[in-house]
Amino acid sequence: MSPYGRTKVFLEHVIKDLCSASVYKQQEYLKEIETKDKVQNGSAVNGSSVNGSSVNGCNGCSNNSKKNYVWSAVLLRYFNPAGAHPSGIMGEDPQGIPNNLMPFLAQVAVGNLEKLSVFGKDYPTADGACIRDYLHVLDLAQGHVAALEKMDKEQAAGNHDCWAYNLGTGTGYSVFDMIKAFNKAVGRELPYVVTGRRPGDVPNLTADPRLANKELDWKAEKTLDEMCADLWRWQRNNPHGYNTNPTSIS
Ligand SMILES: O=c1ccn([C@@H]2O[C@H](COP(=O)(O)OP(=O)(O)O[C@H]3O[C@H](CO)[C@@H](O)[C@H](O)[C@H]3O)[C@@H](O)[C@H]2O)c(=O)[nH]1
Repeated sequence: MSPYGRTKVFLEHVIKDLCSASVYKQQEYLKEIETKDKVQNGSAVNGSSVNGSSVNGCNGCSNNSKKNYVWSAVLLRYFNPAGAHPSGIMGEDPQGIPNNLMPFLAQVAVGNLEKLSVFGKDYPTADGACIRDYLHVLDLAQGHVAALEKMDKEQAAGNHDCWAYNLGTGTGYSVFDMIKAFNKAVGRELPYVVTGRRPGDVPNLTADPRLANKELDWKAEKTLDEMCADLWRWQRNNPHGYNTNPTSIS
């Protein structure tokens, strides 16, 4: 189901159940934006693709709901969630070959995959690789708590609206930066090969998170090193994700 379809079903259920507030993610449909600058809160989503027009539909849907009901919504634009719980017992468990950079690197590190393919080294960036804004999953979780707290506060004051926030660190790292940082966590150099560009990738997607910093009183706190160390702890302890035999956990 498309993002629009999922939002519509979700809103219908929420309205039916007489709930009046929601927080949900806009994850990475910002990928539809071609930009050299940081992605602003007000940045328009390009509606020319299926994802873009679907997200525009979601926004309209939330805004319309707000007009017709006593309704508030917070739309969270995630940038690139990465890392794992610092305990090493909770993390991402992709089914099949991962599409995303960090889970792929983690699979290479435990020997489940042979090497990383770096998708393109001819982008207009310092080292030629794409730049993304990687955000620790715990910071992302805190962003949700902050959004819920904001809604509680606004609802208590009688304010109903639809707010959107970028959840990112505001700092971009290239694919090579990420390989280097993860190598450091693992303690050795992971193999990679440079291949062609992946269709749909844009050179740089880095958040401008200032509105979330201000209005949600939220800021990403975790460092790149913590993100990589936590991801590696999870993957090393659980080379086969949640199917790992517990006796093998050190
Ligand atoms: O095996 C990989 C995976 C990713 N990358 C690069 O790493 C960066 C980050 O990639 P990823 O973790 O996939 O994040 P996004 O580029 O932000 O990808 C989003 O956008 C993609 C296509 O638009 C979707 O396929 C993904 O699921 C979605 O997370 C990008 O420059 C990719 O080209 C590689 O070089 N090799």
